[in-house]
Amino acid sequence: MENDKNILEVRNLKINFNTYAGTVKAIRDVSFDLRKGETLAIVGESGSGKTVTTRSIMGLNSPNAVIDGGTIMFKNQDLLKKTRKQMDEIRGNDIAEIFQDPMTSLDPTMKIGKQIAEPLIIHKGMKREKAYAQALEMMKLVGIENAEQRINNYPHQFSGGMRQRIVIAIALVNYPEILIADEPTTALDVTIQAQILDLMKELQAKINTSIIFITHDLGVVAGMADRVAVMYAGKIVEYGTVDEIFYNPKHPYTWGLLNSMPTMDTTGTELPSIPGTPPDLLDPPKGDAFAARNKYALEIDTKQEPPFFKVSDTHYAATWLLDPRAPKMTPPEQIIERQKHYAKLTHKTIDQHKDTHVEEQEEQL
Ligand SMILES: Nc1ncnc2c1ncn2[C@@H]1O[C@H](COP(=O)(O)OP(=O)(O)OP(=O)(O)O)[C@@H](O)[C@H]1O
Repeated sequence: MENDKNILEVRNLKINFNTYAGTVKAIRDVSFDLRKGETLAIVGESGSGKTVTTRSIMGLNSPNAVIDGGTIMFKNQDLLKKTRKQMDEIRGNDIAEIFQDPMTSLDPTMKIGKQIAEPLIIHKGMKREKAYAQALEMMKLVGIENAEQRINNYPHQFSGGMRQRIVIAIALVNYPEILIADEPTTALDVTIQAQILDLMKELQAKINTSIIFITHDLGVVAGMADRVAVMYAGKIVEYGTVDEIFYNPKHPYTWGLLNSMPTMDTTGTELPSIPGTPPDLLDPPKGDAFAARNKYALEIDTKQEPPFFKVSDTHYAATWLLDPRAPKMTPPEQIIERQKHYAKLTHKTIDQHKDTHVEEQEEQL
């Protein structure tokens, strides 16, 4: 590992899909780190590559996926070089996941006690009795009342929120080092959603798991994430701490996304969407893939891909607008308005909003 604070290092990841129409370039040179104990949110429109990125980490991409390059380092080993059997082991022990719909991860024909105890028996070689005792503890930890009786119930005997608690119990029973949560609360109503998120945070603090959190919900990002990576058309276009992304976003795509993302308390209201559609990944455009939808686009955007420009030690954005020779640009009015809203969500003041120094770059405009 390049840095011992990291639990995972993704470098130059490229994933293609072979289809009848041609090669879909779904992940186009993605690099990021996951630090020990942190929550990293990956945000982006549908099709931007969030799920393919996390599926690659789990070794669970579809059979038509082709690794076109890169490494995914975990404990000094490249996960992309592991066999299917080795990945099964890693998924059982070190990297767990929770999905949007708990019913897809639960076996409807198996008592929940068995479903929670099984990873301990299979992956840790634990004796049945001990595994069931630990399963019971886990049920109590995730807040299932009358756990002693309910251990013998089937999934359909629980509400949606309770089922998601069971999924969390299964995912965390082996104390994984990484938890991948792909829209884990989207299917739940707002009150239950908040309870599950609180539970995840509480358990994260106890177990010290690192979380990769995929969500469309800005309220969730504000409440859960330490850092945020913004994806567009198979690339990360901006990343920074949650405050940097909310209070000082630099990429016009991040502006559009922030403006169009629902928050927990805007449910039901009309949100502006980003005009246009993402590019065809069978034939991604030259230059900045967002240029065609970007009203702030410069001429160079259609010709040359922007490098990452440094905004702070923790904040980078790949937009030519940050080149010192680019015209000065202030974010649109709505983004400034939204900053006040985030302040409410994150219970912070907005004095962090200050213009940051942009480092000199070599590239010519
Ligand atoms: N098996 C596949 N075959 C062909 N293309 C695929 C396959 N799986 C994913 N893709 C393509 O890869 C790109 C990235 O998809 P991905 O599911 O990662 O997006 P996402 O950001 O997770 O979207 P969403 O928010 O809708 O889940 C999309 O263009 C998608 O159509």
